Order: sequence, then C-alpha cells, then structure tokens
Amino acid sequence: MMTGSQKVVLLACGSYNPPTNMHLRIFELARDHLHRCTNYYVIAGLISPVHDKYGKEGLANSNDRCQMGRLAVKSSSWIHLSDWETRQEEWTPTREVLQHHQDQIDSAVNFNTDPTVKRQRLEATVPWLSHIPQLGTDTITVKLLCGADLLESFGRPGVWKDEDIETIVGKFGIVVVTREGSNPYKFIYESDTLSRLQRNIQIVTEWISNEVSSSKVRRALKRGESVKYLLQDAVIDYIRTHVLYDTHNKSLRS
Ligand SMILES: Nc1ncnc2c1ncn2[C@@H]1O[C@H](COP(=O)(O)OP(=O)(O)OP(=O)(O)O)[C@@H](O)[C@H]1O
Ligand SMILES: O=C(O)c1ccc[n+]([C@@H]2O[C@H](COP(=O)([O-])O)[C@@H](O)[C@H]2O)c1
Repeated sequence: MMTGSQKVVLLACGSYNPPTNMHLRIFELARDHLHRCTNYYVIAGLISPVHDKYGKEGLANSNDRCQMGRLAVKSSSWIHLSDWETRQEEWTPTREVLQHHQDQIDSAVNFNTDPTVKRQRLEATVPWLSHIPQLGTDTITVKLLCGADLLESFGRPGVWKDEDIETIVGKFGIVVVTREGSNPYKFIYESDTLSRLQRNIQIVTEWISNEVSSSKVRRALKRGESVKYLLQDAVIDYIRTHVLYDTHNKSLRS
C-alpha cells in the first residue's frame, strides 16, 4: 500500500442467483484498476445477496444463495460474503446497506487502540475485517461495486430514489465494470446528477468481455447443460445436492 492512499471496501449487491465466476471477476478487475490508476487501496470485498422479499421471479431462497456465495468466495483471500441484508425483516435499499457496513467498520476500527482488544472485538463483530493486517485507525470508505447494467438501472423510472443515487454516488462512491450492451460513459453524460458527481465514479473496462449472467446459467441448468467453469465447482455441487433451479430429473453435466 502506498503512503497517502485511501482504504476502501468494495461492496457489491445483487441477487447472486446463483453466484457466477463473473461476480468474482468484477472484484479482481476493480481492485486491479483502483490500485493501478487511483489512490484507493482495496482492503476487502463484500458480496451482499438481496433479501428474499426483493421478490424477483425465480429467486432461490436466501439461505441457499448465501451458502453458494460462501462457497464461491472460498477461492478468494479478500472477498467475503455479508448475509446482513438477507437477515433483515424486509428488503433494504442499497444506500442503507452501504451505510450499515460503513457504520459497522467505523465502530470496529475506532473501538479501542489496544491491538489485542480490538482484534477480539473485530473477530466477534466483523470477522472478515479481523483478517486484515495493520488495520490501524485510518478512515475506510465503503464503495458500491457494480456492473454497468446496475448503473443504468438508476435511470429506470420508479426504481431508485433520486436522493439515494445522490448519496450512493456522492457520499460513498461507485465503481462500475463495463458490460456488453451498456455504455456507462454515455449514460453518465446524459444524467445531470451523475455528470456532476463524476469524480466519484470509477469506470473499469472489461476488455475480455464475458457474457456470463446468472439468468443464462439458470437457463443452462434447467436444460441440464454443463455450467462447469462458469461457476465454482463447489457451487455446482451445492446446486446439484439441493436440487435448485429446476435441476430435478436432469442429469446435470459437469
Ligand atoms: N458479466 C458481468 N459483467 C459485469 N458485471 C456483472 C456481470 N455479471 C454480474 N455483474 C454485476 O454483479 C452484480 C450482481 O449481479 P446480479 O446478481 O444481478 O447478477 P446477474 O448475472 O446480472 O443476474 P441476472 O442474470 O439474474 O439478472 C451487479 O452489479 C451486476 O451488474
Ligand atoms: O436501493 C434501491 O433503491 C434499489 C433499487 C433497485 C435495486 N436495488 C438493488 O440492486 C440489486 C439489483 O439486483 P438484480 O439481481 O435485480 O440486478 C439488488 O441488490 C437490489 O437490492 C436497489
């Protein structure tokens, strides 16, 4: 970490229905870009699956989505799963999800300067933070990590509140990974709010473009087609064992 850099936690929200290798890849891409091109230093990544009451069609139960998320992030040393959203009574707007994790980090970091006491507290309250060496008392900012399709959903009438967009981008900041069929530069240009807040938006270009999406994976699973190398093997085993996504009567090819 370079002196003077700003510590960041990247939080990505979504259905994770199921978590694909692209969900992991966008974290790697974003971290690599931020370290090479900005003053941000990424200390951790968090995947936050959405609440069951989000009500999207075909959404597997959040227990299963969280279990699959935990299995998926096992291949990473710095990406973790946060099940906080799924444990709430209701669906939580993303602005509040970011704020919750920011508050959790702030209270843990500022709790006590004694390293042993602090680590014990971290292990009890924010276990994923306790693995980070030399946490110190520096400010850590949570930023939203998303694909360009999620950014473009900001423009869909009635989906996001204007004040939430203002807070998410203006206060926390957002890191956007390009996705086939989206043009985040044009989308930002056409939005007065996003153009004004442009310096809080980092765009990361995925040159090795990859069309993997959870919906395509679900379709393949339903048809009994192979999804190997699109998902982590442990996630495929979980789907098979728990007969998710209409895979019953299908001899899922691995
Ligand atoms: N191939 C991809 N490229 C860039 N970003 C992606 C890609 N796949 C998922 N993401 C991002 O990961 C986050 C969580 O995605 P989500 O769970 O909605 O996955 P999805 O594959 O888009 O799902 P679905 O196909 O069910 O709509 C979102 O910010 C989304 O934009
Ligand atoms: O906060 C909001 O107002 C808001 C409005 C629409 C969607 N979101 C979040 O965006 C994510 C969209 O996931 P998905 O799978 O529908 O692309 C999910 O985590 C939702 O909670 C959040």
